[in-house]
Amino acid sequence: MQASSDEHAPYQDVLPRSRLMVVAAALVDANGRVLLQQRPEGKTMAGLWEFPGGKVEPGETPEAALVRELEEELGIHTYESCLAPATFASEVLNEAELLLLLYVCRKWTGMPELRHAAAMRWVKPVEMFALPMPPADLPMIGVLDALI
Ligand SMILES: Nc1nc2c([nH]c(=O)n2[C@H]2C[C@H](O)[C@@H](COP(=O)(O)OP(=O)(O)OP(=O)(O)O)O2)c(=O)[nH]1
Repeated sequence: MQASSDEHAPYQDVLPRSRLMVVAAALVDANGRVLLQQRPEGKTMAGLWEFPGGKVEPGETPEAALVRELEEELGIHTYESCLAPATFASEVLNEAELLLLLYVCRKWTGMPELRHAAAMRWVKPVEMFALPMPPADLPMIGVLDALI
């Protein structure tokens, strides 16, 4: 059957204007707990708990961006080879479509310190279901629970 010319019309208004690629890490400690940070006042989604990470800059690979973000945000060092791809999520935000890539990381040097976030805590993945987190993160919790 021939597709009509306006076949995709209902989707036009949800097409993203631009794509925002964000990388984040589930840093896992020896007890199977994962580090979450709380977004500070003045930022979008303030007060929500998220995985450390941030935007991939132009020309950067996702892994290089995540190594950089972990240094900047927490003062810890890891290697690209210590980042295991875990899962991803996408979410249409106001201005763009967010593509969030989550990696599991079990090896790093240094003690995570609070630099930009309002607070941090170590939690088991199942405990995340009770925490306010960005909408994109919610489908990733179950995957993380199965992986750790
Ligand atoms: N780091 C991180 N960002 C997340 C998660 N979930 C989620 O929706 N995001 C969103 C929030 C931001 O819009 C974007 C990350 O941007 P960013 O960390 O580099 O910059 P930002 O906090 O200043 O973000 P923004 O206020 O400019 O929107 O991804 C998550 O688990 N970790």
